[in-house]
Amino acid sequence: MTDHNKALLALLGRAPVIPVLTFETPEEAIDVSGALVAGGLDVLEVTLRTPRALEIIEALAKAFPDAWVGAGTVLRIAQAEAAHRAGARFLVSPGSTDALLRDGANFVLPWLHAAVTASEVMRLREHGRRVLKFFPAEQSGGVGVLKAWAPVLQDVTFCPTGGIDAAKAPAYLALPNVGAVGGSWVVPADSVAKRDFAGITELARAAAALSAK
Ligand SMILES: O=C(O)C(=O)C[C@H](O)[C@H](O)COP(=O)(O)O
Repeated sequence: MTDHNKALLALLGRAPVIPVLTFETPEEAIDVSGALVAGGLDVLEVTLRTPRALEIIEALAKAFPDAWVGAGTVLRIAQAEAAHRAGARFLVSPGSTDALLRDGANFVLPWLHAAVTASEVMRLREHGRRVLKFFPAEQSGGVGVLKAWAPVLQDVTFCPTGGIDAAKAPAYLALPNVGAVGGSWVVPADSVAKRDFAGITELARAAAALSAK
């Protein structure tokens, strides 16, 4: 197993849930991330979907040096390079392309690519990727698909993301081929609007305590 696969397994092993975060300002990002870390979730996927996302990753990496701050929604190699410069420790993409796999083959950071079909998993596997995101999980068949893959794609571990919440997560976490799940539910928009960071810590604490049920 390559070092990057090992690093991704370690990442998924830190907590059962990876919060998928979309922030507008560094101040908001630091308040919310502080609440998440206080609740026991310290792998933070910051999506590159807002204008200040790179600046936000840089601020979070400095503010929470013991946390694992990564970049999500990576669509182009230039974004991966910029995220690395900003201090991201891992990358997440909603899929994969020939160009990203070619240009990112020896990329310095562990990179979680997503797949939703057996063929996509097999293709990524041929590129040495044994730890993958399953996105969008609920919309693509959810737990049933991962159950069907477990005996045939035995050496691949998944991080299902997309449409998962606290009620749905345990069924995923019970699967042998799931390391952790990703989701935005731990940071509800109204909690951020109301600056209810204690509420976010409570959701994070409940997510960190989730296990197979
Ligand atoms: O940005 C990316 O790279 C993504 O793949 C998208 C995220 O995984 C989803 O936004 C998860 O969001 P929820 O479904 O609300 O939990």
